[in-house]
Amino acid sequence: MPSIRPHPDFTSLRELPDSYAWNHQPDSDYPSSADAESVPIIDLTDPNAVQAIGHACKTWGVFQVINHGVPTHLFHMVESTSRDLFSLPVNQKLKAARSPDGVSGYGFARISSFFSKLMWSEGFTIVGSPQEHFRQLWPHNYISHCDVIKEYKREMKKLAGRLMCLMLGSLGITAEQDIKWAGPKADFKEASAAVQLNYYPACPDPDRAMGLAAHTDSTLLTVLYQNKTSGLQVLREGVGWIRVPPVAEALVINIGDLMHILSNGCFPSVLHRAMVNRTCHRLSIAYLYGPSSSVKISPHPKLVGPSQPPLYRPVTWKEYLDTKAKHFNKALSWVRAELVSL
Ligand SMILES: C=C1C[C@]23C[C@H]1CC[C@H]2[C@@]12CCC[C@@](C)(C(=O)O1)[C@H]2[C@@H]3C(=O)O
Ligand SMILES: O=C(O)CCC(=O)C(=O)O
Ligand SMILES: [Fe+2]
Repeated sequence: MPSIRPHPDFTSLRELPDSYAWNHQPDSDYPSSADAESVPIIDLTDPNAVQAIGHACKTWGVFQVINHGVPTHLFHMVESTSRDLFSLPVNQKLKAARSPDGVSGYGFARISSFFSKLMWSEGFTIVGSPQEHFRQLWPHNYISHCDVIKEYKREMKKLAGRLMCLMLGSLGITAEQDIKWAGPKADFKEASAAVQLNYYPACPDPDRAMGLAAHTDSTLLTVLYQNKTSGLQVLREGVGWIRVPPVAEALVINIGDLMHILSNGCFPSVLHRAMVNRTCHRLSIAYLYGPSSSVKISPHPKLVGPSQPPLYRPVTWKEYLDTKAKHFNKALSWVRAELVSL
């Protein structure tokens, strides 16, 4: 039976091993003009938030939100749980390792299998309750960590539902009337989500390393909290990689592939990646938000007409994740190509 390759202890490495050296050239990846443009920051209490969000989703696929109403102490708590987790000894963390065919648990990012080089990061994926894994990690005080995640999920779910209404609203779609699976209160109560804790240790050779390789999220939207260390970049068509700097109290919102499908391509999902830092470690917490398992996502009828044929076939979240696991960054075109070949 093939053994799971244990994750090395990053803190002991003084040089970048060849297995972590990517052949990217940071300078050409980083046109200096790129910083002339920056990802929009939107105040959710602004009466014009709907228009601003619509514009950001069409032209950027990513924006930051402030005044989102999520209590600050929750970020401190989830950050502290993440720190406690990633600072455990490797052998302890491996007790909660993600199994080869599983989704939840500790390990490399799922997309690692598509690359020959290793990423300079560790991740912990939570789908459903983290209790079983947390009990392995902290036999005596797992309950408080579980409570933090539960509370975080509850707040994120509320925010994600609000963002769905705002995004769809900007396209003339009313969640109450036009989206059955939004539920009677249009609060997307049945939606589901995964929480991904990401840790990027300080790296002896950051220019040659990669924290998390370029990808789009297989979600409707992703809410990302990042600590004070920068590293997130998004690809801007015709411009290059743009940094998404940490802004105090702000959350980064990404458009995912399922929103790309639902909006029939009006809101393109955004390619993003995480770079690493020589002196500071970095933490990020992604709330990956999608529909409940029974829902098929397809281009919304209001966005489809004689001059705008549906570009994608209907898919459930699970079907899409399976397609992603096989075809990675070509998954969207795969869902599209299948329609064309019908
Ligand atoms: C619900 C999801 C979404 C997943 C798969 C599954 C659980 C873990 C998510 C992530 C989190 C890290 C980046 C990503 C690309 C990865 O490798 O694992 C994401 C992936 C996706 O968005 O496709
Ligand atoms: O760490 C980051 O900034 C990006 C994380 C991310 O893209 C993800 O978890 O999907
Ligand atoms: Fe992502």
